[in-house]
Amino acid sequence: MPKYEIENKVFFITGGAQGFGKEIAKGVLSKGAKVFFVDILREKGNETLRELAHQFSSSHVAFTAADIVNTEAFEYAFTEAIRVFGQVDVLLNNAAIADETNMSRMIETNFTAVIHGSQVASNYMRKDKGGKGGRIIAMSSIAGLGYYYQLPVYNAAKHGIRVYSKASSQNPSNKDRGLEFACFHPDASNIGIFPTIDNGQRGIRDAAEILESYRDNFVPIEDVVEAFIELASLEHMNGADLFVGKNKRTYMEVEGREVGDKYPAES
Ligand SMILES: NC(=O)c1ccc[n+]([C@@H]2O[C@H](COP(=O)([O-])OP(=O)(O)OC[C@H]3O[C@@H](n4cnc5c(N)ncnc54)[C@H](O)[C@@H]3O)[C@@H](O)[C@H]2O)c1
Ligand SMILES: CCCCC/C=C\C=C\[C@H](O)C/C=C\C/C=C\CCCC(=O)O
Repeated sequence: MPKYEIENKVFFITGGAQGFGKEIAKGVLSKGAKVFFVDILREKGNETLRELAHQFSSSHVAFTAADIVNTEAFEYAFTEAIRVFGQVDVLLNNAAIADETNMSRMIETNFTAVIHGSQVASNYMRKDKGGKGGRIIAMSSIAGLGYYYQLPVYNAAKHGIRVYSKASSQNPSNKDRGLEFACFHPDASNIGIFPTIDNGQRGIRDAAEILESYRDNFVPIEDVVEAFIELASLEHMNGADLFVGKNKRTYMEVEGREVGDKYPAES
């Protein structure tokens, strides 16, 4: 099957200093792509930059510290990526936090900044304005597909970016602009924000029990990276929602289901 060749493509990854962002950066670098990443953590970002430059090539990776919630800082970083590598082909909106005690910051980071980042990338990538077209991938989660009372704001933000991505994929103007949108939904892994959350902190209910239930069920990190590369390499990824869990990888279609005119529904 024909593929979108990621070798020599430029990936712009938010939250790339650690966690999935860093692992995905390594994955695409190993396929010959170039990576420009941003992170709010300057020191960690510089450390990761040194590591990736050493492991791959200093001409293939660049970093700038930026808070993606700051719209000017995001746009500056994006234009830096274009200055350094000549273009951006794929945006991965990966940065996120999990803190139910700080609703505003979580919505700004996990939802508003993802939409803003997508709009900035669209403006620079769109073919009708001199760009070369491009791909915009939202890092969602299993929490972008189902319902989790334990973390309702995080849950809502992840659904929100899935819906934004899907709606954008259906905008006929984006076809002419050469823009494709997709959403990526990993289950919990033993990395990043998931394993570090203790019960009673960050307002996440029943965290200890959830962590225990995942002990043998984490999706391996390499499976997540591999699934991401599959998504990014699809000949046409527009509108895709890819879920990856332990021993499972499947495209999803989320649709409203009518349950009749009685509530609660009669089964
Ligand atoms: N870890 C999991 O099990 C899991 C499962 C499904 C989805 N996800 C998603 O994967 C993505 C990465 O999360 P992770 O688990 O690797 O966590 P992580 O904390 O290791 O990585 C997130 C990175 O984003 C950065 N970041 C946070 N706010 C930022 C901001 N305002 N500006 C710039 N950078 C910012 C952080 O500094 C951090 O380096 C998130 O979107 C998360 O929701 C994680
Ligand atoms: C440990 C408590 C949940 C911490 C959530 C923090 C980060 C979330 C990362 C993933 O995006 C979400 C992964 C899984 C969904 C969260 C909870 C699942 C509850 C499953 C259950 O009910 O057993």
